[in-house]
Amino acid sequence: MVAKQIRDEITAEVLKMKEAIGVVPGLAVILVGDRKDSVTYVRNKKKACESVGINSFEVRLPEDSTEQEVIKFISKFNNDPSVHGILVQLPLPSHMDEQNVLNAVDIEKDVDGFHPLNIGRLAMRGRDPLFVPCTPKGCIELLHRYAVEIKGKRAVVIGRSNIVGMPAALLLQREDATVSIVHSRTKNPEEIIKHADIIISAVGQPNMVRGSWLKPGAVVIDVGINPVEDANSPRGYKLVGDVCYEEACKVASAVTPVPGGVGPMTIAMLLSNTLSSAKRTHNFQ
Ligand SMILES: Nc1nc2c(c(=O)[nH]1)N[C@@H](CN(C=O)c1ccc(C(=O)N[C@@H](CCC(=O)O)C(=O)O)cc1)CN2
Repeated sequence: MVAKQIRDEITAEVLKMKEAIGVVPGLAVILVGDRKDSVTYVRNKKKACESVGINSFEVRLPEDSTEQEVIKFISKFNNDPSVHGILVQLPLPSHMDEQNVLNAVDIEKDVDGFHPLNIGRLAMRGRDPLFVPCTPKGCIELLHRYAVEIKGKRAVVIGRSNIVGMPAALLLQREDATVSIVHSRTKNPEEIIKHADIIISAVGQPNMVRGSWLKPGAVVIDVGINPVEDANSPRGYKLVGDVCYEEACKVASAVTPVPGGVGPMTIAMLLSNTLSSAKRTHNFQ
């Protein structure tokens, strides 16, 4: 599994850094409220940090916290030299302005890549962001690791969120794909999707993308993490993607599974961004 391979590479790099200069990368995670999915993801991130030797610092705040209370902890981590990456688990409670909170993260520690300056640099030709958002970065890394040609290909991104669809489209364009973004206001999206060589779906609609929509041989990356009722599962639900996996496997040349596909890559990229931040801070190659 590519995510495991990347975690093994990071483990070796973290050890090398610790032995060479005595520095261990540190990741600070702020969780506001107690959404079950967010608690799971933060737990997965903490376990992943421990598995590769990265220090993790966690702050849990109640749902009714104020923006200023969250920003106070962000500022604390901004000024903590043992912290190289900071993330605020999304979504935040609806009474908060997410971007206002995210803007408080020092761009040098913005390992989620959500800071406007990082997104702006991602969008600009000739400029490079300090960090790329983890899920889109994981999608592109999967394409690279499986030697999928991107240059000159027709790519379709389904969904236009700030944290996945929009940066994914920018990354594909930076690799010279011809990119279309389909979204909730696109009429007959299947008429666009059927021409795609590469599809990244991040729309949050279970089993929306049918096998009949796909061009034979297309590569499909399914970002969707959609809980659907399942009496046979201990949790009472199971996770499915945006893509009809069984149908897609009959048409596409590759389809990422849910769970076990993009999710673990998201976390692997977070670890990678945190390590890169520590390396840059300490001028360590
Ligand atoms: N600050 C951030 N918040 C959120 C992000 C993000 O990148 N930064 N992305 C998503 C959630 N996400 C990371 O936080 C995330 C989602 C899923 C997984 C994952 O490992 N999924 C597993 C299944 C997990 C389960 O059993 O429920 C899989 O797909 O195999 C990791 C991270 C929104 N918030």
